[in-house]
Amino acid sequence: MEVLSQTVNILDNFNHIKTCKPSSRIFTAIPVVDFSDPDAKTKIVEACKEFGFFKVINHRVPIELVAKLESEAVKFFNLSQSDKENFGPPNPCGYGNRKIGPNGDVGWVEYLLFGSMNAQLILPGISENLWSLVNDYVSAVRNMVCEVLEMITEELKIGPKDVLSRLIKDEKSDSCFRLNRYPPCPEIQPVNGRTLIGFGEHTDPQILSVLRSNNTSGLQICLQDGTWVSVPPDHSSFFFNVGDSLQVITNGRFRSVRHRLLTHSLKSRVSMVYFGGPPLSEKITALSSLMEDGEERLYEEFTWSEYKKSAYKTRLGENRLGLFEKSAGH
Ligand SMILES: C=C1C[C@]23C[C@@]1(O)CC[C@H]2[C@@]12CC[C@H](O)[C@@](C)(C(=O)O1)[C@H]2[C@@H]3C(=O)O
Ligand SMILES: O=C(O)CCC(=O)C(=O)O
Ligand SMILES: [Fe+2]
Repeated sequence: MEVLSQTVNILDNFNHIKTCKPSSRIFTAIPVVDFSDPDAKTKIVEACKEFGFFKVINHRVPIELVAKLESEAVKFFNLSQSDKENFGPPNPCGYGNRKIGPNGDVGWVEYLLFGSMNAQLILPGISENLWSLVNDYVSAVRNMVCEVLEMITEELKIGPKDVLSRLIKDEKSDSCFRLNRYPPCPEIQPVNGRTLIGFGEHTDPQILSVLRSNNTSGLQICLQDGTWVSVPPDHSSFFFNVGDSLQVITNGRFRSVRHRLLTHSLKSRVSMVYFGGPPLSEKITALSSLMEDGEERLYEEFTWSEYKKSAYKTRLGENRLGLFEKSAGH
C-alpha cells in the first residue's frame, strides 16, 4: 500500500511536466572564445551569427566568487520547502518551484529570481550574504558582458564603442538574475527512453545572457537546421546566449539561440544566469550604423518595456519576436 501510494505520488510529480526524446549528439563544434586571444572579437561575431551561442574561457571573473555563490545557493535550496516558499511566488522576483512564468509552463526545476532596482539585483527578504554575493558576481559578469559587447562593436565597426554596452551599464538597465536547481530525477529516465524537461525550450528576450553551471550536463541548444545538441558542462567557463533584443539590434545578423534543459538521472544541476537587459524606456531597433544601403528593418521598433510586456503574455516556447516581424502586419 505504502509503495503504491509512493508510486502514485511520483507519477503525480511528473505527469504535468513535458518529456522529450533526448538527442545523443554532443556539440563538439562549440565556439570557444579565449579572452586572451587577439582574434577573440572575430570569433565572437562568427559565433553570434552561426549559433547565437559561445563559451568564454580565460575570463577574469574570480572563480572563488563563483564557488562561494554556488555554495550559498545550495544552502538556500537545502532549506525546507516551507522556508523556501516564504520567498515566493516569483513575480516579479522571488522563489519558484516547477512553475515557470505566468502562463502555465512547468519544469523539473526550482529557482530564485532577482530583479533590478537602482543598478542592483534585489529579492526582498533574502539573506544579506546571498544578496551581496549575487551583486558582486553580477557586477563581475556585467563587466565581462560589456567587454564582449565592445568587442562586437569594434568587429562590426558600428561605433561609438559603447553603443551596445551602455544599454546594460546604464543604472536603469532592466537586467535580472536567476539561480536554478534541477533535482536529480531517477524514476522517470527509463520511461520509453524519454527524459523529463527541466526548463523547456525558449529564447531569452534580453540582449545577452551568461550562464554558468556546476559540472552536471543537461543544457542543449538548437542548431539552425533544427537539431538539438548537448553542450558538455564546464564549471570554470561561461556560456553566452544571444537574446531576442540583440537579434533585432543587429537586424537578424545575430540569432537568439533556442535552448532547453533536460534533467539528469543522478546528479543535481545548479546554474546561475545573468540576463543583460536594456532600460525599460530604451527603443529597440536595428542600428543605423549597421544597415547597408537599401537594407530594410526586419522588425517594428519597440521599447524594451513593450517587448517585455508582450513576452510575459507568451508561453515559454513561443517565437515571441514573430509578433514584431514587419511581415506580421503591425
Ligand atoms: C513563460 C515565461 C517565463 C519567462 C517569462 C515568460 O512569459 C516568457 C519568457 C521567460 C523568460 C526566459 C528567460 C529568463 O529565464 C526569464 C526570467 C525571462 O526574462 O524570460 C524567463 C521568464 C520567467 O521565468 O519569468
Ligand atoms: O539553468 C540553465 O542552465 C538554463 C536556464 C535558462 O535557460 C534560463 O533560466 O533562461
Ligand atoms: Fe534561457
